[in-house]
Amino acid sequence: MTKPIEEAYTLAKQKYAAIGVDTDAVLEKLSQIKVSLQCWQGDDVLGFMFPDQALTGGISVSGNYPGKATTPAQLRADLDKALSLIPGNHKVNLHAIYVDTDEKIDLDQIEPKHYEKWVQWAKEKGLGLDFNPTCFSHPKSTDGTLSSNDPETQAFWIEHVKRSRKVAAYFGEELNQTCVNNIWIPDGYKDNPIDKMSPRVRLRDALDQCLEEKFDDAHMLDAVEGKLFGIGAESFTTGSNDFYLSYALTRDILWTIDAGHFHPTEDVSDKFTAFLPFGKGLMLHVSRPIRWDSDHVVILDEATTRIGETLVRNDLLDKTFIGMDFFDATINRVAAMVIGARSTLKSLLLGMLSPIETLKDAESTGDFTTRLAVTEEMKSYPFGAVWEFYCQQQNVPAGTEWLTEVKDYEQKILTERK
Ligand SMILES: C[C@H](O)[C@H](O)[C@@H](O)C(=O)CO
Ligand SMILES: [Mn+2]
Repeated sequence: MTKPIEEAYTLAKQKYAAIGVDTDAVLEKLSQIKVSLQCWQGDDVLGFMFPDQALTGGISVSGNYPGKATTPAQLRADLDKALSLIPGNHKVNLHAIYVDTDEKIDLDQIEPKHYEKWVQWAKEKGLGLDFNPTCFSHPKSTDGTLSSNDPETQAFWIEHVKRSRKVAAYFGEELNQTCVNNIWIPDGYKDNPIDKMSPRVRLRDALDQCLEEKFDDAHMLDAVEGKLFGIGAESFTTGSNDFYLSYALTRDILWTIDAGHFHPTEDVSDKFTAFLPFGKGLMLHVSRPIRWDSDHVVILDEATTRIGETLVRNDLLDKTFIGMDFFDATINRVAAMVIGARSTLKSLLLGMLSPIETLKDAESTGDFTTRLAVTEEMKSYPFGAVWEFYCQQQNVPAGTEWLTEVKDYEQKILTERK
């Protein structure tokens, strides 16, 4: 523990204590929160099943920064590096295409054994795992997946999702914590469809088939992720946000809110308390949409801050799984993970460092002057001193020193890769 950081924390602690915030308790609470680090930031969403297949599904990665992972071992090494620079104990989010096997298999053949090495690694590192069926970047995904009107294509994807759920349940059982199996499909139309009902009915029925097998909630929870539009599906997205909101509510499963999947002027954090009085829980994909679902690396901007604050102020952390979803290949990919995760955690810390009860009291008694004045003053409270202390407490670099470690890793490891 360096002395200046400790001293700054002592002063910050006193300042927060004066307004009723116990910073030690806050840091204890923050240390219990897991953020799920999306493995696909490490290799531009290519995976190891069909790495030569172009990225499809209306998502896109820009940039060609050297050093992307091309094997599971490389990706795990990159994740290890990133996780060593992020305070706390977290999860890693895998897509089905990230198999670690020598077998040549297709997506309708995946089994837990194809991911055994990931589980072994997660056990060694004390990590949790989340999972996602991969319903894109595949020859059978060009004309729809679960909502396809071709029975053979639809059956292929139903089988894939069913098997994904088994893999997720295996993760949860082995790691003794819930694995979220998040279903996202790219199905939709570029131009205005005439029949908007049939694809959605087919999707509903396909999902119902996928979800037939029951698993222990303690090991696996299903989540469905909607979207406003994708490239090539600008006019109609079968799995829209409203569709999945309804599906999640009626099937008692999680609804995934991706911060990039709404109209840019919408405040996604406002959706949490609209859903949770009724719904089982939320999965979040914290992301940074720039004008569209651009999947920029998360930073501590107003939208991210609102996400953290809303979760904390409304006591939603027990019902919310926090994941990230961005993929930027214009910068060092390990750094991207670290920046996104640290910023997400900072948003939660900011939320916890406010005098929530005082603010709620002011609000309930109609004292909106106090509410506004205090929330504005909080912005210049010494949050950075608390964050740095937390980093030191968790044995990770406090400030930009983490970047030196990433640069060193880049020089020694990443630049050596083809
Ligand atoms: C790779 C992810 O599954 C994907 O980004 C999905 O979650 C999504 O957000 C699609 O826009
Ligand atoms: Mn997403």
